[in-house]
Amino acid sequence: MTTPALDAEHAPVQPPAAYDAVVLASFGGPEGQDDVIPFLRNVTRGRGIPDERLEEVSHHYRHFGGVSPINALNRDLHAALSAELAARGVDAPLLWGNRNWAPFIGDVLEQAYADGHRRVLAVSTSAYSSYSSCRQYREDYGKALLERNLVGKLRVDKVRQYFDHPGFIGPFVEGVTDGLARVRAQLAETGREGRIHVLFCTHSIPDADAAASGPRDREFEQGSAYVAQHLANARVIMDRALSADEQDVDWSLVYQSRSGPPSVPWLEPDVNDALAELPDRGVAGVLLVPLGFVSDHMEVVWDLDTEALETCAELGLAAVRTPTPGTHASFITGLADLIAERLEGGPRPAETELGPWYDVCRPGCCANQRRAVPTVAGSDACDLSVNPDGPPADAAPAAAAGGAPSRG
Ligand SMILES: CC1=C(CCC(=O)O)c2cc3nc(cc4[nH]c(cc5[nH]c(cc1n2)c(C)c5CCC(=O)O)c(CCC(=O)O)c4C)C(CCC(=O)O)=C3C
Ligand SMILES: [Fe+2]
Repeated sequence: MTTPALDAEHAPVQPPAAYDAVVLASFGGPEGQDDVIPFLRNVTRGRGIPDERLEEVSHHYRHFGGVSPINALNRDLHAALSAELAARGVDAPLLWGNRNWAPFIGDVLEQAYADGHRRVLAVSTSAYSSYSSCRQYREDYGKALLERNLVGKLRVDKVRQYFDHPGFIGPFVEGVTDGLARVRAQLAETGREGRIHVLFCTHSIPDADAAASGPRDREFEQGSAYVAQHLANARVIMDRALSADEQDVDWSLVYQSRSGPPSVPWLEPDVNDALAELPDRGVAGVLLVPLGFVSDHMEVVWDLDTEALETCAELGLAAVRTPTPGTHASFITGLADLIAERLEGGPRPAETELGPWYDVCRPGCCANQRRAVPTVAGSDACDLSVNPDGPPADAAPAAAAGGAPSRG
């Protein structure tokens, strides 16, 4: 498919601009038992999932008193990044808004406009390319502009997906280096011998979303930008973390936290299934590396620290879960650099051959499998900066056909 000619504002690399506010955008999470069902209603909005079914997927939130760790983590991230931007003399305030819980993106953008802001740069807590980690954010910015009558009044652009930015990769290199030493120490203490396996863990997504991830006009390993980005990162991290004499370490990419009906295929293998295979292959110790995640939210503290570490214990494997970037100085500096890149121009570092990723998403990138929904920061017909009224009635992104699970 050929890409239509685009003006500079819709080219893959956007010219620097005088953004007058930056918004840190995240998923959001419940802050008490009473929030849990309303939060899950927001996450699954438009799909008509009954509350009884939502109650079934709420057990991990219930277990932690209905409080997700994610909002506190984002408050810490917001404070650290605000301080870094202030230290660099960036005037634009750093705001914080979520897709699924207060403070909601729409309220934050409406308030930003009321406060006189006209050009906003969004940076999300999702590093990779997929519907859930990129386009769904862009749809929610678009929805906010449409619902609050801000189309054409408030401009929202986004920071490029930063999976291979040195600021994001650095903490993982450090985590794997330290983690290997810790697993070796555990093995020595307990007198166990065997190989070590590094499991790079990320969120599973439906196969159809994986295939639709990234731009339509490029080919990717395993037919998926999402998968290719994780594999490329894992290779860089292993390359840096492993010394030449460590011949007893292997690695693989595994998935976690799948949901939805079993009839819909999602990326596999699941981390727990992958673990079960390891003892027979002579593995005695594992590192669980939360490569797909920015902070220790529910996917990390429940699916890895609770479930996967329990699986390791049952299998008699020595195990260490390595840190997420969180508020690591390297990550904070990296995010500030990504913002500075859009304010002032300058270098666009990337540690894999896949990047640096696009400032403006290519046509059909990470398509919504159900229908074309208005977005921002893209170059499809349904982008509000391309067509300010939303998608033309006959416009559907290239990959929007084919009926995957409904979503709203
Ligand atoms: C790729 C990806 C990321 C990583 C990128 C990123 O970080 O954004 C991510 C992050 C997160 N996912 C989160 C929570 C949930 N994800 C769900 C459901 C889903 N996620 C999906 C994908 C992803 N999700 C998908 C394809 C679905 C099914 C369809 C749908 O429902 O859209 C559901 C619904 C219930 C269920 O099905 O279990 C919940 C509650 C939280 C908050 C955690 C906390 O509270 O600490 C976070 C950070
Ligand atoms: Fe999720």
